[in-house]
Amino acid sequence: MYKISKNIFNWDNMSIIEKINIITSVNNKKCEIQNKVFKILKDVEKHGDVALKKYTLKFDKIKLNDFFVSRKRLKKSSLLVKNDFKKAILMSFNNIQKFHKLQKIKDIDVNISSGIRCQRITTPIDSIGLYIPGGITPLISTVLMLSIPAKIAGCSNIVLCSPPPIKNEMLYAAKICGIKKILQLGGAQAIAALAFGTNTIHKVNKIFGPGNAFVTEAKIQARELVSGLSIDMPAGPSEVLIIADEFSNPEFIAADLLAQAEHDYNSQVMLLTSHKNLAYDVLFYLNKQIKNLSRKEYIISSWKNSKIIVTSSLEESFNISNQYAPEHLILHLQNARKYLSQIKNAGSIFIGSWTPESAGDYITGTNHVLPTYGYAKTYSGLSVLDFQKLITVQEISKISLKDLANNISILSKAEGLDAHDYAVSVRMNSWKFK
Ligand SMILES: NC(=O)c1ccc[n+]([C@@H]2O[C@H](COP(=O)([O-])OP(=O)(O)OC[C@H]3O[C@@H](n4cnc5c(N)ncnc54)[C@H](O)[C@@H]3O)[C@@H](O)[C@H]2O)c1
Ligand SMILES: N[C@H](CO)Cc1c[nH]c[nH+]1
Ligand SMILES: [Zn+2]
Repeated sequence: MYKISKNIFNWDNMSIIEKINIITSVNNKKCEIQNKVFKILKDVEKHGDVALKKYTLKFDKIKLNDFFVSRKRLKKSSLLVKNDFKKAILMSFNNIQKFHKLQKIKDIDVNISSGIRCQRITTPIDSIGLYIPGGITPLISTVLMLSIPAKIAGCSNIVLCSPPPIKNEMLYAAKICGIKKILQLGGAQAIAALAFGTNTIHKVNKIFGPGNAFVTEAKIQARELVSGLSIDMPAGPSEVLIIADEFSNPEFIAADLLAQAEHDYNSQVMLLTSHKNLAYDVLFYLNKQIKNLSRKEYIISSWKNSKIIVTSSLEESFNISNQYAPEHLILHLQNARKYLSQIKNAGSIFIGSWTPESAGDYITGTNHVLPTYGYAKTYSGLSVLDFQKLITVQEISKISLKDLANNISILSKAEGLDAHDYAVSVRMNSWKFK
């Protein structure tokens, strides 16, 4: 019997520590995960392909001969997936592409003053790794979320990886995105392979993609261990926070909470409402709906990290939400759009009762790779810009350097950097005597 326990709390009655634990996403298992991941990273750095095979056998129960999916298998995937799946993927592809193409930013080219030209040009990041989660279930849609912006940005050297066995549907999604290199690797060992490289796998410059607590920790540690390596963001176990009023539908709210709770043992779902009756109605529907769902263990485990919080006002709900900075924020509010300006921190916002979070996961066009663990305070969801670098350019004419020379000299002397001063004066002197 799977029962959703009564995790209903009154914000005013919670202790300061309880409040801090909520808004700072405290994770009690962090140290254990950190140590485990560090060992895996170091083992792959030292033993390369041998370690990758060992961990794949250990965690995915698969004895790998080749790390890469063959071209033949990738090509064949088109024949092995259903037509309705192809149609659904196509709609998702088109919507994501439409939204992401608009994210391309314009270069800048300006004459700051006569003879002084400044530019900002955009260049794709070369050599990237895309991680697609696949431990609990293969997240086929994540292939589109990562590959489409990468292609729009112009990245050329792309390797995608996911835990084996990789389903035909995932290969098909990769194929329609134009991805050719696919690695059958998952978990921290996959991140290690992308970060350090091995005899058969090239190291990359930036690693993208969501994953469970092990994958996310591996990305964070790899960034520290390998100089020049970047990651997109910490995008760990799924989260949702819902703010609801007395006009909202408790059945819809329960369904939205369960949709994120089913992702992982470590997912976290929260409901904030100033209406106590609504909290109990939602609890009723949670228990009703879980009976018909297949991933009950994940939901029950996630529910231990989750809460329904009764606040004293809508304003207080927004205040808590902004401090918590959820990956997904759903506003089950009447005239929900009018509250948009109150939101300071969230990965992605879902407005009104007819915008289920699952729609954003698959098909609205926005990206579902989003910061978790409170990182929505400083990180944005994935966009085309994450796959590019912005490089500035400047060019000064001979005559215009003269206009700048004196001020450069004053500023460099103020910093005690006479070589900087000389790099200008040497030019001025050569110019004077010609
Ligand atoms: N934040 C986001 O944008 C976002 C988007 C999509 C999915 N997600 C999250 O991605 C995650 C997917 O998780 P998943 O597990 O299905 O797939 P995953 O691919 O992230 O992880 C699976 C791998 O984890 C490793 N692993 C599992 N247990 C381990 C252990 N005890 N020790 C060491 N390694 C271990 C294994 O190597 C396994 O192959 C979920 O948490 C989901 O919520 C987040
Ligand atoms: N909700 C997930 C992000 O937290 C993304 C996803 C993919 N498939 C289903 N859902
Ligand atoms: Zn989801």
